[in-house]
Amino acid sequence: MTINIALLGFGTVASGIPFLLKENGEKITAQAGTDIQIAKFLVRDDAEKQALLAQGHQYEFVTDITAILNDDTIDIVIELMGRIEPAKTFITQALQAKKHVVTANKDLLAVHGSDLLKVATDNGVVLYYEAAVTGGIPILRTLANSYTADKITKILGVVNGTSNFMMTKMVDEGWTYDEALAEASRLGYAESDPTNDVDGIDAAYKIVILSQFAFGMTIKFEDVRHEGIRNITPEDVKLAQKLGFVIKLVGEIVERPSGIYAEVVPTFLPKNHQLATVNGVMNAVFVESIGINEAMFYGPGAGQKPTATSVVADVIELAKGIDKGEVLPAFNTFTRETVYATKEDLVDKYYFAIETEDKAGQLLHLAELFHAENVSFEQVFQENIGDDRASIAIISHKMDLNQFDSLVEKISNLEGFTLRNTIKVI
Ligand SMILES: NC(=O)C1=CN([C@@H]2O[C@H](COP(=O)(O)OP(=O)(O)OC[C@H]3O[C@@H](n4cnc5c(N)ncnc54)[C@H](OP(=O)(O)O)[C@@H]3O)[C@@H](O)[C@H]2O)C=CC1
Ligand SMILES: N[C@@H](CC=O)C(=O)O
Ligand code: NA
Repeated sequence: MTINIALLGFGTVASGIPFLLKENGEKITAQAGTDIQIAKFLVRDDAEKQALLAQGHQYEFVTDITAILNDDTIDIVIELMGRIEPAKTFITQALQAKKHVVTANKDLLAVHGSDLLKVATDNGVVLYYEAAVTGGIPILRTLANSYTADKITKILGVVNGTSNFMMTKMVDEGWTYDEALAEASRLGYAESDPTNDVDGIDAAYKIVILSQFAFGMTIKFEDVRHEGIRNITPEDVKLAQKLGFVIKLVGEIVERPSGIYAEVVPTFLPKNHQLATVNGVMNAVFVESIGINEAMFYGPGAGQKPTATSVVADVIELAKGIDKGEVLPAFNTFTRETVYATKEDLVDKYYFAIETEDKAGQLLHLAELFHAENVSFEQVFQENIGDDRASIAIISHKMDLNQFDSLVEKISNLEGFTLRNTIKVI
């Protein structure tokens, strides 16, 4: 038997799939129990089709999705165009045409995943998307299959390859922001709209999907507080180093007694934290649970071959079942009611970067504000930065989100003081 697949889009990830099917064909066929063959490739237009043919690609390129939807020999559709439309329409149509679908499209899954999964169920087919979260790290299937006996309490993740690559190059090698972003795009790590990478949006999409697999709850994308790497200044990086931390863009999902909370924010990680050593395009998902306790899953978060490998692994899972005529299992079966945590239940330490006049009593003003909120200092660092100005960095002890909001407001309104930045501390 041969399983025919159709690919939508011929970009970075999609063009890695023929490589794997060829280089690792023997193992793939043995694992799937059947040959897997690319029957059709959807490309944008005739010009792209002619260009690909001229480059020597010998596939049947089509420019109209109906050529794939109406082809009864195609069992699996792989969507690798990205973004919401027309991907959403094409996936819906493929599922309605009783074709299984594999995608790496976190934007779409984070916002419309529930609707698409319902279309799949209604049509007796499945939708798999291991590549959507941390490209090459096999995290979703691990959470769905190997954590069934465990209760996860927290996930911390460096889940965007582009921003982590950029931060590493800027901090360790002194590259500019623009140089680092251009290289991340050239290497195929960045999204077609890299705003999603640098503003924490791509990471927030992944956090939504991780919340479903790890906690059985669907946090709405709008409810994931997210901030990117643009507001991290060289001063913050320097101060972090002085105080014993490194800064990374970290996604966090926690379950507290009152419910669940998720955010993606620049974070101070102690230098000896496992996530602190995750550099470049590497990603990691750190899972805390009552059974396994602590486990970290580490690997390339982006890039052609790592991501294509996750896509093909999904295809093999599907092909195995199709070949045996089995009903294929849903990708994730863990669901429960989504309940959000209250602010009182969200307790963290924070870094406050403050500028003020370098004169007696200034630190006392700050100490009074913190004391009024019943929050104490863990570390304080002060230095003269010229022109009679002082830079003060405070690492606080733990406070809840209400106390944090109140302190931010009070420091911002304190005459003669500028609150330059606040960053969560793990
Ligand atoms: N790159 C990576 O490392 C990773 C990517 N992903 C996800 O994988 C997906 C693909 O990413 P990637 O390969 O990097 O993206 P690319 O932008 O490199 O590839 C997408 C391709 O799809 C084409 N395309 C877009 N719309 C259409 C259309 N209507 N008809 C036909 N072709 C179309 C694009 O053409 P054109 O160039 O003309 O727009 C482009 O060639 C995205 O969802 C991304 O988020 C997930 C994990 C890692
Ligand atoms: N643009 C994304 C690609 C993988 O999801 C990233 O950089 O992580
Ligand atoms: Na993955």
